[in-house]
This record gives sequence, C-alpha cells and structure tokens, in this order.
Amino acid sequence: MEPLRGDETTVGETTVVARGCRLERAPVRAFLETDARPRFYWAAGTESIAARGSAATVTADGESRFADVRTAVEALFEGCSVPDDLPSAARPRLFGGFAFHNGDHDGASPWTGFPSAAFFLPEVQVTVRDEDAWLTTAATGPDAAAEAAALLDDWRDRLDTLSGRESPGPPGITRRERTPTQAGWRDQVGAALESVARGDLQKVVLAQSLRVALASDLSVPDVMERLSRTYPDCYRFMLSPEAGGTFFGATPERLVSVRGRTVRTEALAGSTGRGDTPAEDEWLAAELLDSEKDRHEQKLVADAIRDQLGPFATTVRIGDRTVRRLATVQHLRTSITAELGTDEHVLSLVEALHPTPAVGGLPPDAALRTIRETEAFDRGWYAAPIGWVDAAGNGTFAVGIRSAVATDREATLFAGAGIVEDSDPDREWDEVQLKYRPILDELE
Ligand SMILES: C=C(O[C@@H]1C=C(C(=O)O)C=C[C@H]1O)C(=O)O
Repeated sequence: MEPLRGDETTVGETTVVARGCRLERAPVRAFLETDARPRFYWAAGTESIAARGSAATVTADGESRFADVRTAVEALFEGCSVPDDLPSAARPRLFGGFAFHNGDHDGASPWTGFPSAAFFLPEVQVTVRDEDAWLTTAATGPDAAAEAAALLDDWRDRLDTLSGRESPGPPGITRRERTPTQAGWRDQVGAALESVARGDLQKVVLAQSLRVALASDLSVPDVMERLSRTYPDCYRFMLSPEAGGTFFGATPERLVSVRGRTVRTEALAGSTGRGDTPAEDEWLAAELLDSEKDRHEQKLVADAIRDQLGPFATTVRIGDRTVRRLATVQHLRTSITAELGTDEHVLSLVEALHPTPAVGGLPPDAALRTIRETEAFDRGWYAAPIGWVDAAGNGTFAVGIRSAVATDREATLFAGAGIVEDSDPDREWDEVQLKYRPILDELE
C-alpha cells in the first residue's frame, strides 16, 4: 500500500514529518522486544500502541514541569506535518509521564533515567484498534520527509516477517526485600493516625516497596501480553526511557481523559479482596459498599476531584458508587464526567488533578509532606500520571499504580493504602500485599 503523504512544515528550526500506512499484521510483542530506546506500550479498551525510538523528546523538571511540557508539546505539534488521510488512531501522539513528586526527584536507583517529566514522539509506532492496525513513523530535521518515508518502508517490511520468541514465562524470584517491615509499617500508620486524630490530616496514602531479585531474565513485553489476559479492563503500560530501567503495570485507575470539551475521570478508593466463590465475592463487595470507613475514604476522593475540576468545568457529574472488581482486588468507584467551559489541554487537567487523594491525601500539602517524611524510598513514577497527548490537546492519563520498575535482574514493586480515621494497620498491610499481586503473579 502507498504511504500516506503530507506537506512539510517548518517552524523555527524544527521540521517534523509523520508518515503512515495500514498494516496487515502487527506483531506487537516482537516489535517491543526489538532493542530500542525509548520504548512505550499502552493498551486500553480495544486500542493498543507500541512505540520505539524518539523523533523528538520533551523533558522537564521543577515546579513548572506540567506547563513546560505542555508548551513544548504544543510547539512540537505546531511544526508537525501529518498526512490528512491518516485516521485518528494512527496520527502522531507523544507518550510519557511524570514523577509522583514535584521538585526534588533525583533519579537514583531504581529510577535512574526517569526524569521528573519525559515525553517522546516515537520514530516508529504500531497502533492496533479493534481489527485494524497501522504503522506511523516520524522524523525531524531538514531530511525529515525522506527519513520518515524510509522508516515506513523499512518497518513495513520488518513487521511482515517479525515473529516473537516463545514466551519465557515468569522469571521466578530468589530474594525479597520489603520497605518498611510490618513492624515499621505499624509505626508509620500509627503516626499517620495520630495526625488524623489531631486534625492535621484527613487522609494520607502511604506506600510500600518490594524489591525482588529475579532468577532469570525478565521480558516486560511478555508480561504485558499476559497482563492483557488477566487485566483486560485495566490500562496496561510500559515505558523504557532513553536509559535505565523499565516502568510497567496494569492500573485500574484513570487520572483523566479529555476529548474535545468532555473530561472523564473517576474516584477509586477503598479496597477488599476477592472471594473464593461467587457468593463470597458478593459478600465482600456488599461489606465494602457498607463500610463507613471505606465510603468516607472514597467520598474524600470524589469530593476533591469535583473541587479540582470546578474552575474548568460548566458541569461535573458524579455517578453512583459501585464496586470495581478486578482479578485480585475490589474497589469502591464512582465515575466522574465534566464538560469544560473552554478548550483545555489535557496536560492542564493532569496538573490540576495530580495527585488526587486516591494516591496522595488531604489536605494535599500536608499529605505530600507526610509521604515524603514517612516513606524511605523514592516513589519515582509510581502513582503518577502516565499516558499520551495528541496535536489537538486531547489525551488520556492513567495513575501508574499496580506497577513496578525493572532493572536488569531486579524489579521494585510499589503499592499503597489510604489511611483515614479508623484504619487498622494490619488490614492496610494486607491490602497492600493484595495490590502487589497483579505484578508479583507475573514474576513468581
Ligand atoms: C495506592 C494504590 O491504590 C489506590 C488506593 C486505594 C485504597 O487505598 O483503597 C484504592 C485504589 C487506588 O486508588 C496502589 O494500588 O498502590
């Protein structure tokens, strides 16, 4: 098939040209296993995207990182030429995310190579939506058009013959190191409960980390394929920046998506396990829906999101509280939809919403301070926005929970729990162990 062509545009010094064509076959795992940096994978609903190489990279640091990324992304897309007949799914997007904390993210192990914010326009992108697949390439500089076309020819041929290795399966675990220990956790939760009792805090989400040594090499693309079967309704993501490890996960939580003037988000908080039988499942779900502590914890999140959306929205609708049932855990959830008063870039909403009290706490500043003072590890990109943005300022960002960062023969998993009045440290400990399951099950 003939590649779709667009005119070249030059803005300042930068010319960005994208090319695209349909694909007969899209061997996504094999494509992701080809050695390249950066790499990105994203799957949500019936769409999955795999991307490698960078035609342009945007990074930012410090307090203004959200606005700085937005400005750079807008400038990049302004200078980007895209064939008119490329369907929306295959049009260029920037993929990336942010570190959880503003400011002093130092990128120490295991987060080496993960800046405070990093986005890239892929050199090569494979998009699958329902039954259709496309290849998109992009290049910059004076020869951008020729380079994008050459990449398209090259990768169309390579994808035709590329086949994945046999799935190696989970690598196995030889050693585990928990931070904190259960005794340490009791102390941390106890101190947080005292702050709640004093009225300094309403809620704080404290996290733990679990560092595991792996018995054999880990293929994250292989993990992604398995997670798509176990967690088909979650956002499955993987990002390897230019250098360092690979951050990956299967999160049930959407931070925000923007399509035109419609904003969708959710309040997800309050957790329980899965039962061994359907009856036990129902019983646990009913108990969760009935739990005053969990309803309070979830309502704090819904109310805070409504307030955070207030300045942008003409209407905010909060749905009924339901139970979100996943393979290993159940949560309380309400969907939240808002209509914007004016056009807004998705990154403005990401900035306004992150971190929601589902992963931070209330009041936000006191909760973030408590998190920094309590947790003896860097959250890095855990519980932070990860997703994509397009030329129109639309995009979707998930909350990077149920996740881990893999470096060589190690992986570090993260999981947290909301501490509110009446939280019990040992129950919260058990809840955190449940939240490790999605990733741990793929490693053990
Ligand atoms: C913080 C995590 O999950 C969040 C905390 C929840 C809770 O405290 O009940 C529930 C869902 C998530 O919003 C995590 O999975 O690490």
